[in-house]
Amino acid sequence: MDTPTHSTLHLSDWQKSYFAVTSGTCTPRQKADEYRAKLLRVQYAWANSEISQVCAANLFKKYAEKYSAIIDSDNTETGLNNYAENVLTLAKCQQNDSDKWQSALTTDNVLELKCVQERMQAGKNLHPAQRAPADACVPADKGVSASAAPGLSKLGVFSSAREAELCAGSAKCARQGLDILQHPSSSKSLQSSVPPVTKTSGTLAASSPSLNEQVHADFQATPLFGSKDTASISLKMLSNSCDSQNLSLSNQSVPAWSANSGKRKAFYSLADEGSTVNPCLVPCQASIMTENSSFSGNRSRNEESGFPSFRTAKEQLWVDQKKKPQNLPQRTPVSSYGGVKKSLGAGRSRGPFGKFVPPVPKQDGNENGGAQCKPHAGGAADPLLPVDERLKSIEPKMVELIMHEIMDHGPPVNWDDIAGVEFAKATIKEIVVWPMLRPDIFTGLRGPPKGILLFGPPGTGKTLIGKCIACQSGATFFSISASSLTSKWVGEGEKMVRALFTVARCQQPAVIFIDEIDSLLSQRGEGEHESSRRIKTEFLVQLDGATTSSEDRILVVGATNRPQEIDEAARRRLVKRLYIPLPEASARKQIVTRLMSKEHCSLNDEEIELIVKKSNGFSGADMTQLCREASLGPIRSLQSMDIATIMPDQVRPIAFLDFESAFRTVRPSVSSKDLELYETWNQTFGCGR
Ligand SMILES: Nc1ncnc2c1ncn2[C@@H]1O[C@H](COP(=O)(O)OP(=O)(O)OP(=O)(O)O)[C@@H](O)[C@H]1O
Repeated sequence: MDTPTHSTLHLSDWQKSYFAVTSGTCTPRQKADEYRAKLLRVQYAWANSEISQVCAANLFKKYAEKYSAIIDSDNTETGLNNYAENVLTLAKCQQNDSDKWQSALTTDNVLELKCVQERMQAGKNLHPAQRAPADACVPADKGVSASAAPGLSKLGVFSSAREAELCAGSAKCARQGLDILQHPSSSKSLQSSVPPVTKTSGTLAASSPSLNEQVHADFQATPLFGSKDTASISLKMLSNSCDSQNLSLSNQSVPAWSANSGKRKAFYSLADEGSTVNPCLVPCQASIMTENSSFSGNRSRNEESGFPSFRTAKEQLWVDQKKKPQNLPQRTPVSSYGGVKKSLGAGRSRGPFGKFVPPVPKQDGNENGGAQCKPHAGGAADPLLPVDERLKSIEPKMVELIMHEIMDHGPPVNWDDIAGVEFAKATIKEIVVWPMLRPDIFTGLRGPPKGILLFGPPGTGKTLIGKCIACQSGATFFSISASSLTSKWVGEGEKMVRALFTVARCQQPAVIFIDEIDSLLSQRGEGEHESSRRIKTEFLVQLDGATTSSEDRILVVGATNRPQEIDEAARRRLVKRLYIPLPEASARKQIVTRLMSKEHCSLNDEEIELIVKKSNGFSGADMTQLCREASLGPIRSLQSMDIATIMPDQVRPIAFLDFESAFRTVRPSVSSKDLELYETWNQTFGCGR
């Protein structure tokens, strides 16, 4: 296969075989091109929600391994310097996703690389016509590539004079950019010597004054991680200055470099912001992406704006993101548990993070989707996307863990699903749900508590209540067991606590349900482990933070079967302590009736009363287990029949005798001694009547 040249005909041929490069017969440069194209495809697919973040990370990893020779190569033809933008992105991803692979490149050392400097020097010496294109600057709909702009419009390569102008400007400003870069021939000087941008005339202005303004405006619209004064020089500029990929830098196009813009900051723009683009650059990227037709939608957007450049999906998301107000408390619909789809970061309905919405079926016909769960914080782990300011200090992996493992994705729960506990339900509605729904009315003294404690025997519906609160107040439900915090993330527990509260703050209103909270907030003892102490301290700090910030709508619901073990300081912070006792007769009846109403059952009222009577001392969970056991009775009685061939209507209804047998195996799980303990603690610290 020929090495690509800058001849349009050759380029056309070359592009045809561009994605068919498979064997060792292709040149290193072609391999490098393929590598780059793959990375771009993955990036775009990721940005467009076509693949998940995990999938993207895996693909990055795969390609990194496959093309490691290219990634770490010093070869001026194929090495890093052509592809550093993606390689650095990759390096960052890999640091997060794999301990095994590590690129020798970092954002700090790349400018010092001899090859980069050599290429910069080489680029200066080369005439543009000598430079071979790697990225083809091409109008998206033509499917052909061009390297140097002047003259190509005559060949019909550009679809419009304006595009030709743009590329002409590109080529020219590439040369100018080179001069900037190489004077005084040190990469370091670059970071401090580039003057602030002005919207004055220059090369671009010469070709199209209005265009120049647009270019400038576009720069303003895509700051780097919100830092508007940071220069948006693409690393392409470095590599392409000698590669003539028609990617360019003009001094008019460079936003002001603050004197203290450090190398790292500059490299954020280089490594991360390939999409923070000098519009001169974008058509060149488009050439690759338009081979992948799924990205063609971006064109129309640019056409609408009257500017024939290409804005990547990621850029568009970024711009959309910046337009929206951030960190504002967000009202969510009533009774929307299981029906709200939010994205990380308050105030966003569909930001960059919204792309990772898991495919949960709609359950209520609500267009918001079928689950309370939010998309995971892909954005937080995505070095290319803006993240909620508050999440920047949190490890992306932790955010991901929280979104995946802690955020509850279960079905909605209504108050009617919880039998009995009328007092607790009424109290919770009054002090928690209503204030969360109407923060405008429940202000000052009426403001909701930030922490409540549900205590009582196991299996009485504490978790159900937690879910129901989240559901009824339209809040995000985070559910975590304290013991998993202390054991699962050994040494990371306090970080997890911090991350949990931070994510919850981004997802307000939020309910953080902590089961077995006693193991997190147990009283200090002699043998208390250092890590447990740190977790507890962090939790209290966070709880105080949630308490003191009046704007935060985060409710911590702790649940415990051992309230007596809770530390005094923690107890004080969980201001409402509600006893969730064993279900009374009426509640047990409600549970049986409700469960049996969904089954083929022949129980009459007297039989139900009998079951209720016999189940005295059963918890809600015990009652559920009793009904499950009884429901197996009709199947067991099918002895002689073949279960594989039987028709559903041949299974007899559940009868009282099935309950009688079930009572022989299901026993109450709570002892009367334990009950006494709860009663006593309730009288001392509980908020019941
Ligand atoms: N009051 C109730 N009404 C209806 N079902 C209940 C009730 N209490 C418990 N259940 C049933 O028992 C199951 C377990 O309840 P849940 O997990 O809420 O109890 P819990 O008090 O949180 O238990 P634990 O203290 O062991 O965590 C529920 O899924 C539900 O099927």
